[in-house]
Amino acid sequence: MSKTRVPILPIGHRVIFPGTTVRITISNISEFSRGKKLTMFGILPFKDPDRKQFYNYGTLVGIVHEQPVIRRESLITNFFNTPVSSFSRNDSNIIAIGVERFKLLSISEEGKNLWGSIQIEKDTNTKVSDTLIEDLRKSGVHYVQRARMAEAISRERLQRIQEEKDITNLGFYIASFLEISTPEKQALLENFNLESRTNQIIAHALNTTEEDQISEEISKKVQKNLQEQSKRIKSDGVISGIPGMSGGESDDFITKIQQKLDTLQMPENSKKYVQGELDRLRTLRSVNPEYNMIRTYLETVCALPWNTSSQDKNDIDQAQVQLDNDHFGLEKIKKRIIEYLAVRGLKKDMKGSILCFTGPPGVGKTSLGKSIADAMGRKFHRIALGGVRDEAEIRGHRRTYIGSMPGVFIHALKSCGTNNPVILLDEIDKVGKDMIRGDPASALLEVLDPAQNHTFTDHYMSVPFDLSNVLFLATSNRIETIPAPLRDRMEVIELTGYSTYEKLQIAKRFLVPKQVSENGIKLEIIEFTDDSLNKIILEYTREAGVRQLERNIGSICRGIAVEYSKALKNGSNFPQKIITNAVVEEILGIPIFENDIEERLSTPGVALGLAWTPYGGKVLIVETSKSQGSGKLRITGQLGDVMKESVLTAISWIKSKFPSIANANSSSRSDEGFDGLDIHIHFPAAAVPKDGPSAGITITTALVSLLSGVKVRSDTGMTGEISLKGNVLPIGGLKEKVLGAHRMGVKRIILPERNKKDIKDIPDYVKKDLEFICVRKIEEVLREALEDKSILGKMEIDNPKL
Ligand SMILES: Nc1ncnc2c1ncn2[C@@H]1O[C@H](COP(=O)(O)OP(=O)(O)OP(=O)(O)O)[C@@H](O)[C@H]1O
Repeated sequence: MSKTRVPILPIGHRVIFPGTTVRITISNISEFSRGKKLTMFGILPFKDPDRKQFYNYGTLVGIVHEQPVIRRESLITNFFNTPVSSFSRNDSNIIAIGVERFKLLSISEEGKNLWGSIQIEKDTNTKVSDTLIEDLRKSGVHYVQRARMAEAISRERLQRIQEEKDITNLGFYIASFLEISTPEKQALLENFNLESRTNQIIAHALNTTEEDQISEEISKKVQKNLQEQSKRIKSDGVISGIPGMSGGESDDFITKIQQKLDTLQMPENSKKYVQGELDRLRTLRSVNPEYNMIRTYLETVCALPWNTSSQDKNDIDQAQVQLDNDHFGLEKIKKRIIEYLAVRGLKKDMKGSILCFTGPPGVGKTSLGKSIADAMGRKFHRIALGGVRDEAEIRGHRRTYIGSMPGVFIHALKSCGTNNPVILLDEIDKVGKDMIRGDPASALLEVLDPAQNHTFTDHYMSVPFDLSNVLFLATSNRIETIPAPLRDRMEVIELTGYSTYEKLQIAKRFLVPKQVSENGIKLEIIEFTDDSLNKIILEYTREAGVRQLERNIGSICRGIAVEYSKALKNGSNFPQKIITNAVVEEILGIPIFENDIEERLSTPGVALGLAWTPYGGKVLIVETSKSQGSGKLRITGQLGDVMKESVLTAISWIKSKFPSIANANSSSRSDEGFDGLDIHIHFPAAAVPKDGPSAGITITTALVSLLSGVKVRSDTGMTGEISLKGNVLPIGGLKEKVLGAHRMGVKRIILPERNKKDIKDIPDYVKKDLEFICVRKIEEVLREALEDKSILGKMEIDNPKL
């Protein structure tokens, strides 16, 4: 690594990362640089400013702009006496960019300044998996969307996060605005393992919550402007190579834009408008703030694919092969996609229907979109709509705003470089609405409406762009929260979660080969047994999709990659590594989840329900307890009103059917609960709000079990609404619920008779493991669920003819 001597500028409470911009005032700059032209210097954060202790690692920065500080007072006193050129130029405002990290070898005081002997340090590894890059990007977006900051800053950060291709730059960029302590930032700077640093940044981005700091926002705004300024300087070529050399403005840009504009095939009216802007630029001097605005605008116009499109493949067999190559199972969904592509191929002007893949995270919604684009031979672009609350993010900002930018669609077209890409509107159900910042959903509606989108006019662009060649797809976790007018535009295709069997197949055929190659090893040196994959699926993940599973497989591959590279280094033989259960535990640590249903259902008063969540089906354990008391009822676990009413209905039904229990202690009567007993009903995972009527029969079963002392069978899950008269009413989301229960090893499912028709939607390999019991009355539920059926007779129950 190269060594050199540079002036050192100590700073407190700030860490400058490579690739990020900093503005600093340096006093007495000529002394600082020992009279030479200053181009680079080192910035070293203080560990302890009082004791003048520094960290051992700092950042080498290059100067991109330097301006003398001219004070107002000196102007006034000097105005009549001295020419401006003789003002003191010793203090300078500097804009600098972090170039590399360095290790401080030694430091010495020279006059009033510090000089250091430094050694440039680089990352020890430079390759990480695509998944990690994607996770970093997502965590950055998550952070920016949740943190409070000025809108323009947030937009710029989101754009940079989406655009930055280099993982090192992306990581440092995100790290630079995280609200974490200086030692934490310094630890990131000093971490030369790219993968571990990236993981740390992700962890900080997902954990930190920003405080509302209005003054901070202002300073951030200033910093943003500086960044833009320095970017501008670099991209103009005014300053090139080693920063610090200044140049003049040139007409080159105007000439180039004029040439480009002459060749652009855009509508005549639009061309006239853009030409007007270019003519206006000619009349402006570069110091005029409008100059930069118009210049950026013209660059954007010229970068758009006005007449560039990719050639569609239109080969249905090829499309089927592509979908099969990329995804296991999902037969119905692939069939629907093929139909869709076939019709599109035949009917060129087919407009209107937009496919929306709905389902839990990690089930392949985004990757289906990518496969469709590949099958059609089109470019693919994903627009993350999660948390978009501002209409301007869709339609762009008018150019009168400082920091204005085009909306996400213009940005997408610019980065694809073709006017017919596949654009995936990710998480369309998370689009927000805001009284002040408008309604992004209605702006989206315009984009998706074939009658309007051929003249889509972004506020920033001011001229229409034809979006009718774009193929729009959408994804969502749930359909209910998609604004109704948008939902009407789309054809919803539901993806439910995967069963353990499907996950195993996906892991074997797709995730293992993908992770093995992403981590630089070969399939010949690693083999996952089915047992070990099942262990990861059951004990390290609890998800409907396969994202966490993929991550865990990736971690194991990385563990083996380390062993493999050590063997390579030592020149020793590396026999194929079989990933057994023991290896899984060695690398992933002790299992995170254990299936404790049997243990939890080993006492009376506990029953197993099935729940639907946007993230897939889950089991829901209902726990009840009783104590001598005055008939009080306590319900905990964040229940909604409907679920609370289910509890009351269950109690009323039990009271009417089992008077002997209801009147156990006639000295104290209770309207809500049972006489003489205090009842507590608890729904674990207490932090998660729950609602809906489908836990009705589970609550009733748990209560009857509690009161009778008879346990509920631990292999039986149930779902169904209960009426006051003991009828079992139908519920929704049966398929997801059954898949969730199957994942947890449930063997018998009690469901409403009127949901019998939905059983056919459940995949065969799940059905073959399960017994379905369809019921009309709650008495049937109790007979099937309780371990000792004879108790029902003893409890004076009506015995309906079943
Ligand atoms: N059926 C499948 N066959 C092969 N791989 C799959 C399948 N389903 C999902 N995957 C893989 O799982 C990973 C996660 O999928 P993807 O990102 O498409 O999920 P998603 O449904 O879009 O999730 P989110 O809602 O969080 O965006 C990808 O690597 C994808 O290729």
